[in-house]
This record gives sequence, C-alpha cells and structure tokens, in this order.
Amino acid sequence: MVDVVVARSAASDAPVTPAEGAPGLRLRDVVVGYEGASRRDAPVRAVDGVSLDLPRGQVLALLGPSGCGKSSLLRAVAGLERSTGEISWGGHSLAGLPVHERGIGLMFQDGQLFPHRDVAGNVAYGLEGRALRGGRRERIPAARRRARVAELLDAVGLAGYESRQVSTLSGGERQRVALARSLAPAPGLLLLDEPLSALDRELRERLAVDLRAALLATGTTAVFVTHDQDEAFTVADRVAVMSRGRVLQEGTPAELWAAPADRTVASFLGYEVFVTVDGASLAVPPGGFRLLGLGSVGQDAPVGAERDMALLRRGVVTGVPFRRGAASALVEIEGLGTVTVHEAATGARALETLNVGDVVQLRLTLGRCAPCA
Ligand SMILES: Nc1ncnc2c1ncn2[C@@H]1O[C@H](COP(=O)(O)OP(=O)(O)OP(=O)(O)O)[C@@H](O)[C@H]1O
Repeated sequence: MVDVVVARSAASDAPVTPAEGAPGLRLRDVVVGYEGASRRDAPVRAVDGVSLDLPRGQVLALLGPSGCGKSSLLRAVAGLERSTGEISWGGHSLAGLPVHERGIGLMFQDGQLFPHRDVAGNVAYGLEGRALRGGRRERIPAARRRARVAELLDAVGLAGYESRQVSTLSGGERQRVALARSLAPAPGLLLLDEPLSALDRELRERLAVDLRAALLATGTTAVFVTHDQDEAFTVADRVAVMSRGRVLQEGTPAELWAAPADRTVASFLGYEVFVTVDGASLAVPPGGFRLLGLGSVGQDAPVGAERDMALLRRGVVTGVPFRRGAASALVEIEGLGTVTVHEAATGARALETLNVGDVVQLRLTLGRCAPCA
C-alpha cells in the first residue's frame, strides 16, 4: 500500500516535457542527524555529507542496504526531516520551506489509499485544491479533473478503472492507483520510498517497468529509494549507491556496472566474487564462469595455454536451481566464494545433469568481468 502527500499548489498545468537545461535537484553536503533513542545512545549521523545533482526529467535511484540513510535523505528533500547543507530544486533553495509548499509529491510504501473513495476519487485527490494559473489560484474544473484522472489511469495501465472500489483491487492495482494519485498534480519532483517492496517478486518486476514508463510519459523528475539493484537499474536513469550515510558512487546503470568504484559497490550491484588475473583485480558477475566439465583442473580441460590455466577454477556444486526454464549451478570455489554458472562450454555436460557435491571445472569469461580495485 502506498501513501501520498502532494503539494496541492503544484496542481498546475505543468508542461510534461521539462524545459531544456532547467536546473533540477541539487544537494550539497547534506547531513541528517538523529538524537540517540535514549541518553546512553550516541547520536546517529544517518546522512553524512551527501552531494548529488539530478537533471530535470530524470529518475535517480538511491540504492543501498538497510539503514544506510536512503529514507532519511529522501525525507530531508521532502522537508520531513531537519538537515544541514544545501537542498535546491529548480534553482531555488528549499531551506525553511514547509512540506506542502515544496511542490513535491511523495509516495511511501506503507501508506493507504482512501478506502471510502473509488479509484477516480483517489487519483483526483491532489487535484481538488486550487491550482496556480497565471499567478492566481483557481479551482480545476470538474471536466478537466476527469480528463486528467483518465489520462493518469491510462499511463499506469488502469484505463477504465475510474468507478472501481479500492477494496476490490489487487495489491498491484492499488500500487498503480497510488502512483497515478501521486502523478496527478504533475509534481515537479516525485519522491518514492520503496514503492514496490510490499509486492511479490514477479509483480515487482513488472511494475518496475511500468513505473519507469509512467515517469517517462509524464516527464516527472523522481528520486526512488530501493535496496534492490534490479529495480534500481530498471527504473532509474542514474543510481547513487549509498553506504553508512554516504554516496559511494553515482552514475548511469551502465557506468556503474562497467566500472564499480570498489568492492562494496560491486557487491551491492550484484557482482559475486573477485579474482586476480595477470595482476588485475576483477569483479565477476553471475554467469562470469562457464562449466568446462567434471573433475579437477587440468584433468580433462580442453585447454593448454598458460593464460587459460589462469582462468580456470575448480569448485564444488552446492545447488542446481531451475528457474524460468533454465538450470543454473551454484558452485563454491575455495578461497573465492559461491558463483552462479549459467552456461556450459560446447561439449561439456548440461548444467541440469549436475548433482550437489560434484567437483567441477569452470572457466572465467574475461569479457564479463569488470576491473575493480
Ligand atoms: N527517527 C529516528 N531516530 C533515530 N534514528 C533514526 C531515525 N530514523 C532513522 N534512524 C537511523 O538512521 C539510520 C538511517 O536510517 P534510514 O531509515 O534513513 O535508512 P534506510 O537506508 O532508508 O533503511 P531501510 O532500507 O531499512 O529503510 C539508521 O541507523 C536508523 O536506525
């Protein structure tokens, strides 16, 4: 379920395409601290000097483990948490502005739709105040509200759902209504805190794609909190990987994946193990090793060159999960850790014929690895 708070003053006829070059969200050295829970507890520095820039029209994911400060940073941008440093949006400082005057939409994981309103009533909620038009506040005419609701329901894949009672909707449909509700007033900036985490995996994957489509279609600038790297990479244009209140690395998904700044970032992005080949330290993703065959290295491996030997590893099969129509093998390599093998080399036995406890030979595919100190 999702809660939404929308600054009603933002319910204007905002253009869907943001102005080229218009300043977006700018954070400089933002710090959020909390008192300790009791006198004996030390104060917490939840956000410890974060600086970020998000151009208008783009989506930024704050990605990191539980407790790294993602929500605190989001709440500081919204004005729900006191902070120091600079937070500006559209070239204007938000310092001292109350939440409802920031023109920011918020969507949380743990909120609720209004149960006494139908779908249209929920989506129209943020449109019922007075919109700013030509410097004057005016009520939005009912016909325009209806058209906007229909447009938003279409954007989230719920066209025609206007009169459905929210109690009759599935979890995924509720999330979509909540998203439509948060997008309806065309907030310049939308902040989403784990909006999909309450859903099961398959639905989350589908909704992540739809969420991105809806944000793009409405030209919304958004900051999106998640601890799921797949979700971050699906929804966001840029990803900031956080740990202990700090941003370790920020960039496009492709930039991060190609060159993770360090092992902490690489592990968080999904790289499984780290190897050294020819003196270079490499991060190995799932599928970075291929199965060569059973037995120990050198026994029946179709290799001879010394360089190839450096790419070989021996391991023990710890699982053979079958997912989405294909088998993969989990292999524990002594001194490295567990790797996921998706492919077998030509002529090697099929992954699904492996058994837990088999000793296997693997070969590293260098092209899949990323340099990582
Ligand atoms: N109101 C509060 N009072 C004291 N400490 C807090 C408060 N809110 C958060 N914290 C602490 O600040 C740190 C960051 O919390 P925050 O909720 O921002 O992390 P998060 O990355 O969003 O975590 P999660 O993914 O679990 O939601 C944590 O150590 C947390 O215990």
